[in-house]
Amino acid sequence: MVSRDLIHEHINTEHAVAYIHLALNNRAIMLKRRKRIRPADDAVSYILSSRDKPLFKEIFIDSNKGRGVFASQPIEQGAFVLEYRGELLSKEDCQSRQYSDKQSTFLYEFQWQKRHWCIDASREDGSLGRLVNDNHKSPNCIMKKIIVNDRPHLCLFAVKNIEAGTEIDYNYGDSQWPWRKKVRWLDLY
Ligand SMILES: C[S@@+](CC[C@H](N)C(=O)[O-])C[C@H]1O[C@@H](n2cnc3c(N)ncnc32)[C@H](O)[C@@H]1O
Repeated sequence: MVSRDLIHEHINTEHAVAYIHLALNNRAIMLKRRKRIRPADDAVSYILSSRDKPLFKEIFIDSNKGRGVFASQPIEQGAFVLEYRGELLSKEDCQSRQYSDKQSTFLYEFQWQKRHWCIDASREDGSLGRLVNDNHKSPNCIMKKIIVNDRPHLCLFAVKNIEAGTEIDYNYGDSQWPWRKKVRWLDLY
């Protein structure tokens, strides 16, 4: 016959095991939550370190489009993607410089504190943000201003879930970009 003490001990052991399971589960959930850093904070940490997120790679596409940036892992909607790094210039300073047509596609103009500014990313500095191509129809990223230490920085954030292997793109804005006008011969017949 099984003694009452033995039954109680068994029940207590089962409770203890269930309790430990619950505690471990809660800890795992908390760690997961703690790991999910806010996209804006993620952007700030990459801005401060002047590094690119290691989830993207540069690939040469073709002689027309040149290089592009591709996701090497899935990216969640809303996530910080890359900073568009370059030199911060006032509009006046930017206008006083000489740029070739090609170089001027690396200038990103924006407003901040009621003034016009520009990020000049024309220098080949090895950063990836400057290599992200234009898509005005269905871009997967959007450019946002992030202020760090009283200076504006331009950062790309995902506007949809992005699968690994997908090219990163954003809308360069309303301008007469020559590649948008290209006529495909197939369309004419
Ligand atoms: C800011 S750069 C982007 C990086 C560039 N692809 C490179 O290899 O240096 C802008 C240039 O990329 C090319 N580009 C960007 N978006 C494009 C698109 N949707 N179609 C074709 N060319 C594009 C144009 O040649 C443009 O001058």
